[in-house]
Amino acid sequence: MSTAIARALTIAGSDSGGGAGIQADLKTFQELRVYGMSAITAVTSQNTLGVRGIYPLTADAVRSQVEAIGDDLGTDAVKTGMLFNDEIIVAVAEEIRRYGWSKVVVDPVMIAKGGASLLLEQAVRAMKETLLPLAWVVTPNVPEAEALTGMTISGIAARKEAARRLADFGAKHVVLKGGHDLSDDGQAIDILYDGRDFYEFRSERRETRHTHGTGCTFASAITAELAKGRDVPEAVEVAKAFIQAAIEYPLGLGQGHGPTNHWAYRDQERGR
Ligand SMILES: Nc1ncnc2c1ncn2[C@@H]1O[C@H](COP(=O)(O)OP(=O)(O)O)[C@@H](O)[C@H]1O
Ligand SMILES: Cc1ncc(COP(=O)(O)O)c(N)n1
Repeated sequence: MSTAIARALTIAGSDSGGGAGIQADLKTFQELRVYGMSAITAVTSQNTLGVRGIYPLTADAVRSQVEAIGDDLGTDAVKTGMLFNDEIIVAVAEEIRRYGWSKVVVDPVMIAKGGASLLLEQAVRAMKETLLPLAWVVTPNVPEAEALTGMTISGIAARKEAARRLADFGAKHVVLKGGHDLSDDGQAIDILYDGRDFYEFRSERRETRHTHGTGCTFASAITAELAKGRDVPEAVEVAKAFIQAAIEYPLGLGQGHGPTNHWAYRDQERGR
């Protein structure tokens, strides 16, 4: 018997604190009624205060997890998060090509909120040359877009120019997130570029320290909606509403940058 449930695969790092990485991705898929699967690239010892340890898996271990899914369950969309080194990036790109997966969301995770590096510097080039050409959507924050383009980015015009350059690397859609750009006058403005037109997604910026995992959660909400067959602007609109609710109703956990609230979007929809 077949079911019509949409499937999504996240290829990312584990966050023991549960707010970012694989854990955030699976929670988001579940809330958006998408069947979640994972391939873990690295185990991190992490909490709301920071990253204490990073234990990468071998590229073969990552490959084997992806193949276990590709050979049996299949997937409707794929998201990549923390990939850590160029061997893993190259293996992931090869596997995506092997299975012909096209709805690929690349979240080019580089630096954790506390400053720890989640991608080796030598791997930025592999990210640009090997993975971005396979991206249906790439979702950099401002520092990641700066590292990928070499630009200094402040303000909407600079973000649009950076989005154009990222599209030149081969990404079909660029969502340049505005969480880090404080020049937006009380708003958090994300810019979508589809190679032709720009779209803006705006929300009120919330003053909060509970932003651990916002990028992971946002990108996995986009992935979940693409898996269900929505187009990119529709998927980003849902993701923006999902992350806004998750930020607005923090759980108050931990002593540092706490996790966002993955239940809030559906609670809001149910009128609670
Ligand atoms: N303080 C905030 N208030 C409202 N939305 C925010 C806030 N910080 C980030 N966002 C939103 O959360 C998402 C993730 O953004 P960002 O913080 O830029 O990425 P990352 O977590 O990768 O650093 C984006 O949609 C962004 O607009
Ligand atoms: C394993 C892992 N992956 C990604 C992030 C980035 O988190 P954020 O979404 O806050 O940028 C993280 N802190 N840990």
